[in-house]
Amino acid sequence: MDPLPRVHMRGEFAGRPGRKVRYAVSLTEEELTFQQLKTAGAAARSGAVLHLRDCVGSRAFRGGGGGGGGAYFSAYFYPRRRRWTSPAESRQRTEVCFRVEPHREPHREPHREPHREPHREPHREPHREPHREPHREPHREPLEEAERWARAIGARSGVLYREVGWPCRMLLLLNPRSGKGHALSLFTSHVQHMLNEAGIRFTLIVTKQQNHARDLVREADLSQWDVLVIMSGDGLLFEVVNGLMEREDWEDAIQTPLGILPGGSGNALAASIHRYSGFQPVSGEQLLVSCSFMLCKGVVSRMDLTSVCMGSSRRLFSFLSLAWGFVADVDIESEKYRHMGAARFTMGTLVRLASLRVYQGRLAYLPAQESSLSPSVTAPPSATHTDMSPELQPSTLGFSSMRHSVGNSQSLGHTLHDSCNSNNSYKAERRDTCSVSSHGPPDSLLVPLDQPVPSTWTVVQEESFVLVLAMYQSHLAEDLVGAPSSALEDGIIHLIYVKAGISRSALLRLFLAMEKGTHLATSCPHVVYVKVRALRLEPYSPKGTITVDGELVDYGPVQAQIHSGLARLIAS
Ligand SMILES: Nc1ncnc2c1ncn2[C@@H]1O[C@H](COP(=O)(O)OP(=O)(O)OP(=O)(O)O)[C@@H](O)[C@H]1O
Repeated sequence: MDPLPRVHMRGEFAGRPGRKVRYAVSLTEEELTFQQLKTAGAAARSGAVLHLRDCVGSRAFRGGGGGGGGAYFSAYFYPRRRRWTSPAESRQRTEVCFRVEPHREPHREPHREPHREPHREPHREPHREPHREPHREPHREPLEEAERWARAIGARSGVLYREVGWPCRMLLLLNPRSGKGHALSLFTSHVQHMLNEAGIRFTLIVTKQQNHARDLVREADLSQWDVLVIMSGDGLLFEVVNGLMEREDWEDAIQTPLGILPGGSGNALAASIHRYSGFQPVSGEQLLVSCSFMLCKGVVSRMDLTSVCMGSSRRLFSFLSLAWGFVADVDIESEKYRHMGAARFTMGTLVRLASLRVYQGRLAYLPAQESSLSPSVTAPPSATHTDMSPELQPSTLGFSSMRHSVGNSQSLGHTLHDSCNSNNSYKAERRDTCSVSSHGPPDSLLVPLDQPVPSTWTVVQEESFVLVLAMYQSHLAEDLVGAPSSALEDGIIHLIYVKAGISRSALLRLFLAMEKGTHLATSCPHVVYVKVRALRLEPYSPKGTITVDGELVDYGPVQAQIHSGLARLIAS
């Protein structure tokens, strides 16, 4: 049996102002417990056990004018609870506040174990301390005593800004146009008070236009900030990562811990870090509260970045995904449904399914080492482990010689040549416009795009695809788990491609299964999943859509290599 937790502090306090109820309060290393004291005529006696790991902060303050010289201490908890509206647990705010009265002889009552919240911890024997004479605390002024409690709670609440530095100086960049355009009001209603409760000071900058954040972090004196936080979709973080990597001092700059608060419609990284924290999936405001909570705790982890090199010799850094074909088209074309929030991807998927296309091109990759492959990895049956044949080498590819798909009887009739004719405005206009990044670690696994891939690479035999998707985090969007086995820093590109010939219904089933991340277990013969460290994609068409982290980039040959743990992110 576990030893009984040691009670560090114990006291009797009044509750909120204006209420006569008194509580026995005790603090162990892991829990704050309170139990209403019995009073004449009182029927129910409330109380609870709150886990300090769910606490973001605690503070003490003097009582108001009518307080009779007392002081208060409050503590702010965000335990996970199930709402009647949702089957999943989500973090919900609970504030406890106790009044330390001017000294008087305490009312004595044996400590009784209060009602414990039933759903969180395995059953434990009630905490019964052996009888001992109560330890008499020295007499303190109310404010002094309230501060002592607030400090003790704070010290045990696992706020881990140690690595970052405390007090933490946070720069928060918010894109007011992200998602449905409500990011600022979401920040005010859900995030701001939590940061205050955690004692985190922040400077908020609302971005004015595309590349505002990128220019700002590229030029800024970063020594003023301990953390750079983005409240937006994934696009604004893409700007910030690339702004940092464009600096002369990129090596230090990219060590600045980053934070992500979901304010967009995709929010794939936010959903990924929520998944890595091991909790049931949540979305929308519940995901925002979960990520805000992580931000308050300040646990810094390493995150992979992928360097993406384009034919134009531009190099970008990506933290999420590289997409071509169906997924990239849906991402860009669904911009016109932005008012629908996260549902825009569902809408976009249905529309694109109705006019499904086949995309022609060449795909090659460097498999991750056998030792790091999990048994679930599909060995692509039609991939060859060889150099590209000379006539297919990139330098000899005539990109205007686009090949049209034939496919099987169920296959999809359209080819890529009209795939860039989307009439969406916002995202299509904001094609990435950065300058070439000559900084960053060398891409030791890549050879120039005009040379054949090395002999250790695998060249995929198929040249007709419905989609090619390279992911380095688990989520493609809040509710799409594209790479369920991915981790923040696994040094792996999770490459998924779907070959031409898949039926519309099979593709729809694939996306439906992606909501739970079970799509790779569906054993659809058209779907290939392989873990790689680098890849090259050469579309045959002159026009089309490639997205990096959901952002439109120049179309054409592209190759990418993972750099394990290059960036740092607040996530637990
Ligand atoms: N004030 C602004 N007005 C217009 N565009 C902006 C502004 N601030 C940033 N941006 C642009 O918006 C892009 C960010 O969009 P972001 O991806 O973060 O949101 P989203 O598209 O709603 O979310 P998601 O990518 O998750 O769907 C950035 O790349 C930036 O170029």
